[in-house]
Amino acid sequence: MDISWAMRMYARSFRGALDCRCILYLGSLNIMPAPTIPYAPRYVPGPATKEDMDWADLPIIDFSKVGTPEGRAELTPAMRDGMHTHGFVYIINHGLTQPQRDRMFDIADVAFAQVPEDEKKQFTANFKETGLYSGYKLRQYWHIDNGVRDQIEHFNTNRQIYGRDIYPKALQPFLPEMRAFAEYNHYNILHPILRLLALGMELPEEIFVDMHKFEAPGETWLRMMKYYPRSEEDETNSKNVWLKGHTDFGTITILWSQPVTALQILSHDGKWRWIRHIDNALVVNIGDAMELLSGGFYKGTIHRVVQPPADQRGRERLGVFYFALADDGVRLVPRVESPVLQRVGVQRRVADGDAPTMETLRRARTAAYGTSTLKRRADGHEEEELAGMTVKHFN
Ligand SMILES: O=C(O)CCC(=O)C(=O)O
Ligand SMILES: [Fe+2]
Repeated sequence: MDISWAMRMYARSFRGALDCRCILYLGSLNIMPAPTIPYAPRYVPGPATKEDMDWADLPIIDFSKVGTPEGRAELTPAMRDGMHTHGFVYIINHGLTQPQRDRMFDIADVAFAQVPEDEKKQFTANFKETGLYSGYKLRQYWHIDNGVRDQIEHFNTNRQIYGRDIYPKALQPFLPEMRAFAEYNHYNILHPILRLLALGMELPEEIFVDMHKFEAPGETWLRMMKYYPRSEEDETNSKNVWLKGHTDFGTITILWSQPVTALQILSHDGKWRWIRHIDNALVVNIGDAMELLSGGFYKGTIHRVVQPPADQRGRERLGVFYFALADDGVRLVPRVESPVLQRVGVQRRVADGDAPTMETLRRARTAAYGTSTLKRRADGHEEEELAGMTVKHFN
């Protein structure tokens, strides 16, 4: 590992902060001897499934090449075609090692296993009133189907970490590492993805990067998420669906791959296909905001979470995510100056004059998710109107 990015990140993260933070942070990334890093129990998720599943066939993009113009030119077609066709790709060689990735899962588990229930309640997000994803979402907040409610806990926090959000006691020692991790996701993963997506539309390379400033007002966030095993009755009544089929509403979702197989995407032939686990890889997908900005060229694909295969049943499933949104003030209109869009044609879900800003879209979607009244359509999927657009949900 090259120490220079870590130093750069540290300088950005903790400008003027105490030196011990630097030692803790660099130490936790195993790049210098550290006298102490805060203890977190090891989270061991168990092995990947051995079952033969109907896996989605997605491109794997090697980010060891993303740092040079030549490398980006080489990677652009795979990113472009993957996000145009499937809305999902895998990324490998993103620059963090397996132990660094594992440490973030250890920290994520602290948010669930080490925080007492009454403290979780105290830090519960008030989605409906604030339209903000900050704090816990406890189990059974969302309706899935037939009266079955979810068994998922979230802990969400704004990427800035220091500032608005407040944290339960057990998480407080890990804030420097969470901030460093957020910055790594932002500058070393999100921004290069956005560059490849811009190049894929033959747009100026920084056009989407400039809409995703780490310091700008906006709600790009870090999420830790734990799925708990469910009763047989819930499995039957919800037809094994743990999290309803949906599109993400931000621009880009970065999912740190973990071994419990449960995520599926809805393919063009109408079949649900499984996302497979790749050690220390990322699963990256397009959200609605990027679909709008790209005039439908990049697809916000429907995905859901269901009961894992037989050899993984009864296990908890811990996830770590970076959900990127454009900065609050960005109006989500298609970049029609793209020569690619001019060749293939623009698709609009909303007239340009009515296009929401990122802030309007995120507030509407955050407040409504999992609790609003949905209209059931003839083919069985459900719909609602939010921020001037039709939002679909699938079971
Ligand atoms: O848990 C997963 O694998 C996916 C979760 C998801 O789609 C979401 O939180 O938006
Ligand atoms: Fe999602």
